[in-house]
This record gives sequence, structure tokens and C-alpha cells, in this order.
Amino acid sequence: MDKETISANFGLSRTLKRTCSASSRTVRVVILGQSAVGKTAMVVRFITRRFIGEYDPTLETIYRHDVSLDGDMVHFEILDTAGQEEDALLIEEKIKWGDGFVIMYSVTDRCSFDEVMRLCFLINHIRKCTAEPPAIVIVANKKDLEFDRMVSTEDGEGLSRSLKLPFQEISVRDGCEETARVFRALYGIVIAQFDSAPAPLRRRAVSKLMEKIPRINSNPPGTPGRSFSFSSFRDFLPD
Ligand SMILES: Nc1nc2c(ncn2[C@@H]2O[C@H](COP(=O)(O)OP(=O)(O)OP(=O)(O)O)[C@@H](O)[C@H]2O)c(=O)[nH]1
Repeated sequence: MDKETISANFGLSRTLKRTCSASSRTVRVVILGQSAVGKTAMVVRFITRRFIGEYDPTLETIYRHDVSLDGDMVHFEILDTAGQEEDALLIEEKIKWGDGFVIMYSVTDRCSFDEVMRLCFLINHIRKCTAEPPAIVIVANKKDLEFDRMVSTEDGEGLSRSLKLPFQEISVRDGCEETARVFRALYGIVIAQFDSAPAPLRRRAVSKLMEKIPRINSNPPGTPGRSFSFSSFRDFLPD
């Protein structure tokens, strides 16, 4: 890692800057999508700026990562889900926990695209009592694999229009900035909602189940602002 800090300047608008207080804010993000669409690769890219080719199928993990956004510190807690069919109660707990959601599919996998709609309805169903619609960004990954493409950009844009949700097509492998833009977009929506929601609706869900998910700190205690290298990242992984 050539930079000491991951201090992405996300170019937040002046309006958004005004709505963020100078103190740090915690934003919880849940990454959803079928297995092998690139969820872990995206989170690791965002945190380390590196693309790491192979992972074991995800053990659910919450990554904690502090980022400076135009002078404001944002404490991200990012839940990288396992991408496999799971028990309805577990998924419900995770959806209640999140402030914002990335629903990812791969342009090389039509089934993963079809899954987006289901996940979106699920989030909307579980979060239906909140004042604002849930903060969701749809992400199409692996656009570098043009020859294997099974889902066109137009398909993605059409889905985004019908669900009225922001959409980005990216390659986690090729684009570090594209990956950061996903988190910037989601952060913008979440913060705008935080600032407009009445205090009782801002209360966060706390559950025993969520406490059991292992945490990885990208900025280990004692080294504030330092990003972790891939080797230290592995050191943080649970056995
Ligand atoms: N070509 C290409 N491969 C990618 C890209 N993003 C991820 N991959 C690869 O896709 C495979 C799956 O990536 P993961 O990040 O493990 O996918 P996941 O969605 O977390 O999978 P689960 O943990 O099973 O839910 C890995 O081999 C990655 O290297 C991309 O943008 N382009």
C-alpha cells in the first residue's frame, strides 16, 4: 500500500457537506447478492484499494473501516454476506441492522441478475415501516468480462428504472475508483436520510445474532488512519 491512509476524496457536494456534522458518523452497509458475484472482492477493494483474486466462500464478516470524506470521518461497518440461501430470520436480522444496501449481480450470470428483484422486495418488505424508502444501490460487476456477458447494460438500467434505484456497472478487478463510487453513492443517500429522519426512526437494531458475526478492523487500534495491507488483512481473518 503506497498511501498511509485510505483517505478518498469523494467529492461530496457542498449541500451534503453541510448536512454532515464534523464528528464521525457510523454507516452500516449490507452487501447482498448471489454467491461469486464479487461481494468480498468489492469490499476488500474499497478498504485496501487492491484486487485480490481468490477468496474462500465468504464466512460472514463485518468490516470496520474509517474513511475521510472531504474532511469528515465516516466509520463504515460493512457486512459482507455469504451469498447463499439462508434462513429467513437471519436475513431479516441483517436487513434490520443495515442503514444502506448494495445489491450486486454479475453481468456474466443471469441468475444473479434475476435475484436482484427478489432481494429488493425483501428489503422493502422488512423495512416497510421506515419513513423513507430503504437506501439501496444496484451494482452490476465484472463488466471487464465482455465475452462472457449475459446481462446487458440496458437490462441493468431498465431494472434500475423500474425499481427507481441508482445503478452502477463496474469492474472491481479493473476499477478502484468505480468501487469507491458505489460507497460514496450509498453514503450520500444514507446521510440524507439520517438528517431528515425523526430521532426515534434513527435508532439502530441491535441483536444477539449480529453480535456473533466476526469483525475485522481495517484501522487496528493504535494505528489510527492507517490502512491495512493484504498480509495484515489475512491476519485479521478468523481461523
Ligand atoms: N473478472 C473479474 N472477476 C471478478 C471481479 N470481481 C470479482 N471477481 C472474481 O469473482 C470470484 C468471486 O468473487 P468473490 O468476491 O469471492 O464473490 P462473493 O460474491 O463474495 O462470493 P460468496 O462469498 O460466495 O458470496 C473471484 O474469483 C473473484 O476474483 C471482476 O470485477 N472481474
